[in-house]
Amino acid sequence: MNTAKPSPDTQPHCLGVRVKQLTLSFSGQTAPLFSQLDLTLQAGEWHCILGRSGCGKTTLLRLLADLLPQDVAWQGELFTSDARSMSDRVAYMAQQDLLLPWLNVLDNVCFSFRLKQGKASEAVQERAIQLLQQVGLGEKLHARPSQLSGGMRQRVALVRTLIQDKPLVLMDEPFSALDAVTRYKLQDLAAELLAQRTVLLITHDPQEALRLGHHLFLMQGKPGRLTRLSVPEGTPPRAINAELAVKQQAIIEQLSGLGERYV
Ligand SMILES: Nc1ncnc2c1ncn2[C@@H]1O[C@H](COP(=O)(O)OP(=O)(O)OP(=O)(O)O)[C@@H](O)[C@H]1O
Repeated sequence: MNTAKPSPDTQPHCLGVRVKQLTLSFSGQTAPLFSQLDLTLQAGEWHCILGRSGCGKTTLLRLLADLLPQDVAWQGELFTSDARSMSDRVAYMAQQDLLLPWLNVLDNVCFSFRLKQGKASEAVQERAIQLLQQVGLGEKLHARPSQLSGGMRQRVALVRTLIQDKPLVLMDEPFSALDAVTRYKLQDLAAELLAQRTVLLITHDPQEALRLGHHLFLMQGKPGRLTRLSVPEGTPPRAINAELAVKQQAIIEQLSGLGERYV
């Protein structure tokens, strides 16, 4: 990874990231998925990307998480605001929950600490239990993933991401398996717990992006390009009001190819 001149961060947890002139192709494919793509993630703010299935959202996230397969060829530059490597400063929540079937819920949440330090400290375990209670899983600490519903598993994966306390958080459809009420509550919780973190969130839900994003982008086309969309007034997590509903409708029309122009 290339790094650039540092620009001062105001918060200890803040990390700005810039992707510059990214060109990326999977092996065997003639047309690149991205060509000369630029994206700036502002330190301590939430960025949401919407886009039709297959346009490249997950691939961009995996690039930032350094999780792309070997056969992907890419060129371009990644800059961090403090000129240090992103390594060990990224929490990544994949589309699949990736829970380990032989570990219970609590141990799954604490797994990264066990990997690094041999075991999770009491403070980490207490924090894990507190977070699991906050997402409504206080009764499931010792359940195995196979005993959970899809939405419960997704909440465990969310807690596992939150507890890592990283400055850059990458989340790929983190609330997609949740019912509407739980989704709304967990959007609020994530916004509270990840305030001052730099977040890149992929979602198919325009309402979610409009509630949570300080910055909102639409990915479309091949090669994929990012178009900035306007966000509603106010600080995330925003309430669902008339302005948000109008923007939501406009995004849906744009995604379905009907919209003339995003307002
Ligand atoms: N390992 C791979 N090898 C070849 N092509 C791939 C690979 N991974 C992804 N692709 C292709 O790259 C394109 C973008 O995939 P990606 O998963 O980034 O899309 P996405 O926008 O996240 O989609 P979704 O919203 O359905 O999750 C798709 O056409 C996909 O088939």
